[in-house]
Amino acid sequence: MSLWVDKYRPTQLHKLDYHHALSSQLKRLVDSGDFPHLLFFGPSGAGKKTRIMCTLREMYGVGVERLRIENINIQTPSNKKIELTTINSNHHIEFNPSDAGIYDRVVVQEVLKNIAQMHTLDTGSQRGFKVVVLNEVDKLTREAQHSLRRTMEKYSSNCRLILCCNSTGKVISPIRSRCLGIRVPAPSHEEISRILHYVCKKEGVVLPTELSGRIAEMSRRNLRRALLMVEACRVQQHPMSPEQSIPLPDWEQYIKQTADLILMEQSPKQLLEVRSRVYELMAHVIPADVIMKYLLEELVKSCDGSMKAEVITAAAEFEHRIHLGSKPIFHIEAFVAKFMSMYKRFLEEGLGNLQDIEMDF
Ligand SMILES: Nc1ncnc2c1ncn2[C@@H]1O[C@H](COP(=O)(O)OP(=O)(O)OP(=O)(O)O)[C@@H](O)[C@H]1O
Repeated sequence: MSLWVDKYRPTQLHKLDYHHALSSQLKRLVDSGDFPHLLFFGPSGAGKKTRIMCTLREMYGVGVERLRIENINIQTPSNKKIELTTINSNHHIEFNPSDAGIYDRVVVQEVLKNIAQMHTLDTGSQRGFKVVVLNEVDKLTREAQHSLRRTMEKYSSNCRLILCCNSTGKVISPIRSRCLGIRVPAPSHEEISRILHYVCKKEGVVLPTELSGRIAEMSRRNLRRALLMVEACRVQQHPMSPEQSIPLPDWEQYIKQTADLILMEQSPKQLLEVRSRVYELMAHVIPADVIMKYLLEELVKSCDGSMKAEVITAAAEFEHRIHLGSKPIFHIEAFVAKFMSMYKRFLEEGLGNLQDIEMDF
């Protein structure tokens, strides 16, 4: 039994429920027989991956849906062995080069070279090129991005890249200028609601309009999140009611509780406790920037105007360091320590002011 997010993921361009103009644009691109390198960008859960797979399906037919997982072993110049997981069909290969951490450059170079030189990948198809889908290109180091740019030029005769990322801000301009940018905006609340109703109807369950509206709102316009939420609501209560509570994912509740701990006590002991919780989250593959974002959102709720600005500036600084360094936990912890000291000062000043007022009386 699969989750609704997987079960109802459209597989063909004409079946995509929103951004119809974008779907027809992609169809025209495929019909033209050839296409440039593509760069899909947009917020999480907007449907980038779904559109990429639909485009491949349009190009190669159902063959692209027969996927297999493969592990590739790569040796770095310093003789370190790296294992990388790829998802392949007979027509394309997909992987996430930033999984290799600081060795992402080697991975990009080696894997693309092997693919471009391999002539068996695309036997049944009439197309003269192979497609490589690279995820999270915005998380690649600068070196890896420059290497990617060179590889793009070198193998452009027999290899097309489809790059996917959340924001192009962290993608170097030589890559951006060599790709056709395809922006996939987040679906609107109405579009999300409509899809939720469609899925529930298919499942034979009644979804109250008020509940679908609340889920769309709480999903932050992330369709995956919305579909997971509606399925969680269905499991929690059947039939669903308009006023039922919407369960948050476990990891989100865990971050919320971590923020509560930070606000409750600011001490080295508490910092140690927070560290082990952040480790726990990372062990469950919650990305460091997501932990930072959600933690920040919870923490600023308890800050006043001027402190809010200070905390957000500090968070931006530490988030930037996460991308520069190789151990995100250090920077998350450093941010928590900084927040604790700011918050303690804020509480003490508040207490001081209160005492002054009492003295005046
Ligand atoms: N046009 C659509 N109609 C209905 N459901 C869709 C559509 N596009 C996407 N979905 C659903 O939304 C979910 C999220 O989409 P997808 O994985 O493509 O997002 P994404 O933008 O690649 O997200 P991320 O950046 O987080 O990987 C999918 O699992 C799918 O079920």
